[in-house]
Order: sequence, then structure tokens, then C-alpha cells
Amino acid sequence: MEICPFVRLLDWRTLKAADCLTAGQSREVDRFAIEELGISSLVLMENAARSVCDWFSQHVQTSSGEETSFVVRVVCGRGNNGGDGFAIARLLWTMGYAVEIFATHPEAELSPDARVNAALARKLGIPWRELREFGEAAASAQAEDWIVDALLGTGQSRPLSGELAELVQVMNASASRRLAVDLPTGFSADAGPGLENPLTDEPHDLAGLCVRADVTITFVTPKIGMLHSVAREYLGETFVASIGLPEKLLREAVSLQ
Ligand SMILES: NC(=O)C1=CN([C@@H]2O[C@H](COP(=O)(O)OP(=O)(O)OC[C@H]3O[C@@H](n4cnc5c(N)ncnc54)[C@H](O)[C@@H]3O)[C@@H](O)[C@H]2O)[C@H](O)CC1
Ligand SMILES: [K+]
Repeated sequence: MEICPFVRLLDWRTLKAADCLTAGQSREVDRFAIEELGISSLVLMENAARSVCDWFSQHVQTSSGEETSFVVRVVCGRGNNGGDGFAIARLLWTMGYAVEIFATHPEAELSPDARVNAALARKLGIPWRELREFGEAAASAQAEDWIVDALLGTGQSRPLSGELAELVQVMNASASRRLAVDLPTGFSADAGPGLENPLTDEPHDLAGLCVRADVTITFVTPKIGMLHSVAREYLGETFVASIGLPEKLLREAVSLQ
């Protein structure tokens, strides 16, 4: 097996709190990289997406220029996790994979970087389907198909409800394999899988609802919620991906060393 230089397998046996970031520290990493180092947020997003596609091309059957026998359905939320999803869809499509985009929000309601990547995907003519078609697509999917969960990442701070909760249930019921971008949707970076609102501790009838990923590719470092006793059931095989900056430097920036 070839090596993905920017992606490493997480070693659960040695994982400790000092290796992990909280959601707040993840935001600080972003801020430091953008404001102090001067790297553009779109470059960070592209690097994150490239790492995911790097993993994908080396672990999943490649197209070798021929039509692939499986479909990758990329489900994108409104924030930067969704932005990663649009970029991942573009890169996989460029590599020859059969890709379909599903988005929860119209372009005008996306975060600025997500909007750029959504517009690019549109201009390139990448297949883009209505969200209401996702249920049927996921239900009739084959085991070789993939769902890329780019709904929510480190920005999630409350239990899932409404349309998002339904989407997660549909994803989990699908025969497709599931790849979570940064974190499975419903998995709090700070509190773990589908817990009560970590901000208010209010119990919630959807507590426990979380994408059950086969693979999670998280950015920069593991997140503290991954230490939760049942986290691995939701994360699946877990990888840590670079966003193109030295991990040591980013750790120092959030005073973890
Ligand atoms: N340094 C890095 O690690 C990089 C991370 N990237 C990616 O960016 C996301 C974080 O993006 P952000 O826009 O801050 O948050 P989300 O996309 O997770 O959420 C956006 C949106 O969702 C709202 N929200 C929160 N909880 C819920 C909920 N339960 N239901 C509905 N909506 C919810 C929230 O208010 C926000 O408006 C990170 O995970 C990475 O994937 C960069 O691309 C690269 C660098
Ligand atoms: K996600």
C-alpha cells in the first residue's frame, strides 16, 4: 500500500488528552494560520480536502480512467465543513470518480469559503442533486457506494434536530460506506457522540444521534471528544490529516506543548 504523506492512522492505544484539540482550540488554529501566518482560509480548505482525497484514492478502488462502479455522494452543510465537502467533490470528480453533490442550503446561505467552492462545483458541472432526492439515493445505494458526511464539523454545538436529524438517520440506514469529514455529524469535538448539549447540559430526545462513520478523517489533531468511551463506534477507522502546516507549530500556537 502506498503511503499518504499528509494522512496518518490514529493510534488509539497511545491517544491521550494532550494530543487532542477542543473545538475552541481548532478555531484558534484556524485563526492563527489565517491571521498570524497569512495563509488564506481557502488554501486551508483546499489542503484539508486534498488530504481526504489523497486518502480516498489510495484506500478505495481507483478509476484508472474507466468509469467507476460506485457512486460517491457528498452531503454538504452550510459552514466550512460543507465547504470542505464541495472541494472534496470537485477533487474526486477531477480524479474520475462518479460524484453527486447534495447541499442542505442554497449558495447564498453558505459560509463565504463554502460558497466559493459550491460556485466552482456548479461552474464545472459536477452532478448536483436536490436534497429531497437523497433519501431514495441513499436507500437504493450499493455497499460499494460512499457517502461523504460534510454536514457539520467542529462548528457543531447542539444536538441534531429537524432536517439534519432526518438526514443523519437516512445516512446511517444506507448500505453505503460513510466517510466523515473532520468529525461525524452529531459528534461534538468537545463532548463526543450525540451527547446532550455540551453548552447547557439540557437533555434532548435526539441525544445519541450521530453519523456512524466507517472512516473519519480529522484535521490537524484528534479532538478531545474522541476520548469518549463509545467514540470509536461512531468514528470508525480514524485518520489525522494535515492542512498543510506543521502540526507542532499549530500545537504551540494554541499552547498545547
Ligand atoms: N483548522 C481546521 O481544522 C480547518 C477546518 N476546516 C473545516 O471547517 C470546519 C468548521 O467549520 P465551521 O464553519 O466553523 O463549522 P461547521 O461547518 O461545523 O458548522 C457550521 C454551521 O452549523 C451550525 N450548527 C452547529 N450545530 C448545529 C446543529 N446541531 N444543527 C444545525 N446547525 C448547526 C453552526 O451554527 C454553523 O453556522 C471544520 O470541522 C473543518 O471541516 C477548514 O476547511 C480547514 C481548516
Ligand atoms: K462531518
